[in-house]
Amino acid sequence: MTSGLWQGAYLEVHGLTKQFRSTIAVNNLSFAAPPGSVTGFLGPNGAGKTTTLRMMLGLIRPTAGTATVGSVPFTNIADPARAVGAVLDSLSLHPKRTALGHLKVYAAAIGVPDTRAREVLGLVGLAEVANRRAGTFSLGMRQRLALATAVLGDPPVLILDEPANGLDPEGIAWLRDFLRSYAKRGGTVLISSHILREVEQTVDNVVIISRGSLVYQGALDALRGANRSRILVAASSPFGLANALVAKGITDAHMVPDGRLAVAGLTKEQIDSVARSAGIEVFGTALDSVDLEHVFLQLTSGQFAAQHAPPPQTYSPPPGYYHGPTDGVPR
Ligand SMILES: Nc1ncnc2c1ncn2[C@@H]1O[C@H](COP(=O)(O)OP(=O)(O)OP(=O)(O)O)[C@@H](O)[C@H]1O
Repeated sequence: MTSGLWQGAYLEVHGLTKQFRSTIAVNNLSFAAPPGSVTGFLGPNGAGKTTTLRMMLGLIRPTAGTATVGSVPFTNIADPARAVGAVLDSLSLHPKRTALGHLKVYAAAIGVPDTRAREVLGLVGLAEVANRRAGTFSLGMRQRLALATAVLGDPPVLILDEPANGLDPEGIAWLRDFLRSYAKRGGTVLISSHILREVEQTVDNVVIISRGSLVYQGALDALRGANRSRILVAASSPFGLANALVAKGITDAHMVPDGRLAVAGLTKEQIDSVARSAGIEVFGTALDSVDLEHVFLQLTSGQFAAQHAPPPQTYSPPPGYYHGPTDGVPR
């Protein structure tokens, strides 16, 4: 049922805000997920991911702002099951119904033939358990069945809330291949997670939120690049070396607990040269590679709950809003 026109669309969110009584769950959020790629929507528990996805899918009304699929609000899409596949909550399954039976019910509801139900079971690796009752399924199998349900209409856009939840490493690897090939075909994939490491191998772009607000949007590689590795320096006088570096305008140096000085943005040779001219001996250096999970925690540091704040503001789009991944550094 794939046509030559199968192509994802931009998912765009402009100034999206949701206030529940005194809690601002999502605060003036703007981002875009482009077609032909997988975008990771990341943030700690309670950051506002699910609330955002629910607004994007028209399940709850925003306090302010808009969410569109190819410039059209989701609720205005004529045939949504063929345009957007979504998995938000864990799938409610009739425990006595078989996997195939479940899919046939949904296939009938959206007007696709039963043959498609068998096809998607194959796609998600459940063909062998087609006639098993869903009540006997593990969490990972239920996740696969939920995904099969979402792709029944062969939608070019996928929105998945924590799809890796409950999957073992093999399941995560399978999901990665599935989503990457979806994007390679031209689809738009947006997946949420509260663990960057879980989706690091899957996503091209990341949108990171904390307390309902955007803290980073851009290519994952740019995030890595902006948080480049640092060099750990053991020196006769780490404080003296730090001062010598500051005198040269290099402020990205700080002490680590073991007494070494962590310096970013300079080569080993450049550090040696600054140390020499300050009369400081360098005993040794070691490269400390960037740990993306650490970067993620820093960006979202201390965030465990949505903020309590004044009444909702009226949305006005940020100047120069960019329709695609940015190459910016964390703000
Ligand atoms: N219906 C609601 N009524 C009141 N507060 C809500 C409601 N839904 C969500 N919230 C609050 O909004 C904030 C964001 O919740 P949300 O579920 O969107 O976060 P999340 O990033 O998806 O977190 P998790 O990964 O834990 O699901 C939380 O403080 C939550 O308690």
